[in-house]
Amino acid sequence: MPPFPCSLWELPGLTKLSVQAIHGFRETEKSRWSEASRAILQRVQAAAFGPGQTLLSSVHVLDLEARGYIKPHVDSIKFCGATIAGLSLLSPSVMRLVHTQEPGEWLELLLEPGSLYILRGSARYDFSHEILRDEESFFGERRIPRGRRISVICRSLPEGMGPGESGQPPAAC
Ligand SMILES: O=C(O)CCC(=O)C(=O)O
Ligand SMILES: [Fe+2]
Repeated sequence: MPPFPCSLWELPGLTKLSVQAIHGFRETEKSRWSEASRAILQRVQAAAFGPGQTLLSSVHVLDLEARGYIKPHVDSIKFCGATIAGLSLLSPSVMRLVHTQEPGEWLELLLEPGSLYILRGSARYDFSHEILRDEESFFGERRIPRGRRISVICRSLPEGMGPGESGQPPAAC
């Protein structure tokens, strides 16, 4: 499947863009968490981000229905820095990464509930990422039936943007 050359949030209006790239979902940006959730987020952040990296002030929570899916895209560098870390909950799913210049170069990740993926370096910038729809949800030969999936996504600030400028990021990055 050729990569869909969509770059999220390149156009004004997050909702329109999300509608283009993500199907069957609702989402929110969350900055206040319970103590138990904060402890989990701290583990995610310690695993995924370096000490010099500043995170977006709020965390993106995406609730994808069983029939929902995410088309291939590269998160816009305007709104998202060098690292994207996503915790997957509820249903397993398959994330496919495809090189934007060499579509023959691709890999798939099985995102089990409770797993964390980290996109940085080439995976962040040179590969699109997508979440396969139920009909296409295979990991190798293995069928991965899709149910409702919730992801909790932490992102670093775009390069050159100070923390003071992170107060109004788009609802997602
Ligand atoms: O749900 C995920 O893990 C990925 C979401 C995503 O790619 C995005 O919001 O840009
Ligand atoms: Fe993304």
